[in-house]
Amino acid sequence: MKFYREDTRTALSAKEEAQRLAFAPIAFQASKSLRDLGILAALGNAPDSAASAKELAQRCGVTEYGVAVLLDMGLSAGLVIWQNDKYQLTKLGQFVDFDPMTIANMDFVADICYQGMGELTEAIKHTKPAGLKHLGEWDTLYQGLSQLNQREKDSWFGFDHYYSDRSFPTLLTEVFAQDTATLCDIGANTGKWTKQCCQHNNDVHVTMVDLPQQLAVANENMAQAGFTERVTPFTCDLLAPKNPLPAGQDVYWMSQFLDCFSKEEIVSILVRVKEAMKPQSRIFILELFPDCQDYESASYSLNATSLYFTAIANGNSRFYMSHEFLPLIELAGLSIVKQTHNIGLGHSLIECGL
Ligand SMILES: C[S@@+](CC[C@H](N)C(=O)[O-])C[C@H]1O[C@@H](n2cnc3c(N)ncnc32)[C@H](O)[C@@H]1O
Repeated sequence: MKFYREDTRTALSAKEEAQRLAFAPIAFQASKSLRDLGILAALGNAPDSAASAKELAQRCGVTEYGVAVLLDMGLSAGLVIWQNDKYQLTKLGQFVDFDPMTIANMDFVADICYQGMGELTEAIKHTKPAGLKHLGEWDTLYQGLSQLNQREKDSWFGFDHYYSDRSFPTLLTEVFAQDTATLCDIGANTGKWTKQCCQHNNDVHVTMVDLPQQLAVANENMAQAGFTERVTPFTCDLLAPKNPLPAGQDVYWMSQFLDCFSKEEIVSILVRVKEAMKPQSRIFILELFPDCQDYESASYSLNATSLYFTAIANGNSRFYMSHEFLPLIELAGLSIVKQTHNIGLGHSLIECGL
């Protein structure tokens, strides 16, 4: 891992940073309010990106008190600076306002994680997603995904798809470089990858594996795309160790899927892939490893998202470090054929075989 190897702070900067951590949830909410109330946008549209609280209050329909108290926190968070008695938008403020990655991350944290993270300690103590109750009464989030309210759904899918979508073009080329008549999309979710495969290759037949709630949505999406004839749904709860996978597929595909499981569960799933495959089947695992990132902020985001799995999704999974994850493949009796890192926004593609 190229980050997090040295303690470079002075005592003063460490103490300052500790205060930022102590107030981080407030800085987060202030930033989001400034974005949602249109105050950052109004500031960006003002001449020289500068305006007073009074001017912004008029433009945004918010009280002058509201604008000023939020923007003063914005000064401390670095979203704005204070120049000639006016607030002025910074680059950081611009990214918070309209950078798609920041919006996807912020909405996911606000709508899916924020309340539940208060139960993190409880979740760690009991290896249970103790914060999930704020979204609904399910054992894991995956059982309730299709029942989230619209805003929660938009934020969850917006976050999930933001990262996987950007890797699709490279991945399609890689997978279909060899003849692929049948592909098993394990953890197919809404069927986004399945649809891309059918669009990319006119002959491939895809079997989508997921929980029944997700497959109902995926089936509808396939019908709308006109791919019903070429796609077979295969309902399967892979947490039950006896549930087998469809046999004899050319490709077994698992994208952002194995991070939904504990190490023991991952080995059990991979053993079942091994049992289902034919000797020449290829297995592709698309994952995000915090230790394989080019940018420290990517590792930061992944380590934070791991704790969403802990407190909200299922209580026992995470984005694994590659040195924790890769040995699980060999433990399941499979071999790693090829590793490609830094695809799209930090994905790693692991091709495996017998
Ligand atoms: C993070 S999503 C990944 C979706 C998609 N493959 C992608 O790359 O965007 C994980 C998927 O795994 C499915 N899943 C989670 N637990 C499962 C289980 N026990 N059995 C089958 N599928 C499961 C979820 O329903 C969800 O669709």
